[in-house]
Amino acid sequence: MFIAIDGPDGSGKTTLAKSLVDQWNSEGTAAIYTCEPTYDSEPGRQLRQMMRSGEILDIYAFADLFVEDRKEHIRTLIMPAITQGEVVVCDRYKYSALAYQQLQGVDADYLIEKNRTCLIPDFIFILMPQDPEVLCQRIARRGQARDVFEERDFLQRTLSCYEKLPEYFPKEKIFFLNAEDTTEENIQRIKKIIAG
Ligand SMILES: Nc1ncnc2c1ncn2[C@@H]1O[C@H](COP(=O)(O)OP(=O)(O)O)[C@@H](O)[C@H]1O
Ligand SMILES: Cc1cn([C@H]2C[C@H](O)[C@@H](COP(=O)(O)OP(=O)(O)O)O2)c(=O)[nH]c1=O
Repeated sequence: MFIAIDGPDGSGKTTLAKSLVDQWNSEGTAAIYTCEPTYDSEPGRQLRQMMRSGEILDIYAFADLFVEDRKEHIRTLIMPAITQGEVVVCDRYKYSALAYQQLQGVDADYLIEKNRTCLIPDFIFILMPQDPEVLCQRIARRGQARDVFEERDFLQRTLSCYEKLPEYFPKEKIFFLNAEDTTEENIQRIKKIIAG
């Protein structure tokens, strides 16, 4: 099974994805945590360097590099793990592209088409806050260096892109979770949805 967890910065994706994986493993369900952009592929390394420095000259080439990273991720890690019967929980996936690259000026149809051949997750969970200010406070508390996508008004605009995901991907199983609920509440919600 392949699960994607996405949402704006500070919404709790990493916390939720890692807790979910830990809980499944402790219950005897083999699960692995992974994230995008990846850390160990050449496109992933290039992307992280570009985001740190803010040197993004061609937004379409930048968008393509995320797709390249994603395809390598699917080929080298996601598919092999699924084939072995593991649950793969991916922290950010193509849904981030529809928020961040679209806000950089890339056409939504271009992003959808470029990502068309990427494996579709069985379930997609999007963490959304009721009050965007909560995310700003969480990011500030985290205290790490911010990348180009972590400015306050940018955060607000990403929310409206995430809200439109069911229109961009009408056939996919996209569920919205409340980022202000506890991690445990969201884990229980995810398990319930998966159980049908
Ligand atoms: N459900 C939650 N309620 C309150 N705080 C949370 C919750 N989930 C995560 N946090 C805190 O919010 C901050 C951002 O969480 P993180 O998982 O890194 O978010 P993301 O991966 O979406 O950027 C961290 O300090 C984390 O401890
Ligand atoms: C997967 C993906 C990520 N991103 C961006 C969003 C984030 O700013 C950045 C990942 O940053 P990172 O610090 O790894 O994660 P997070 O902010 O979730 O804690 O990559 C895109 O712009 N497009 C994409 O397709």
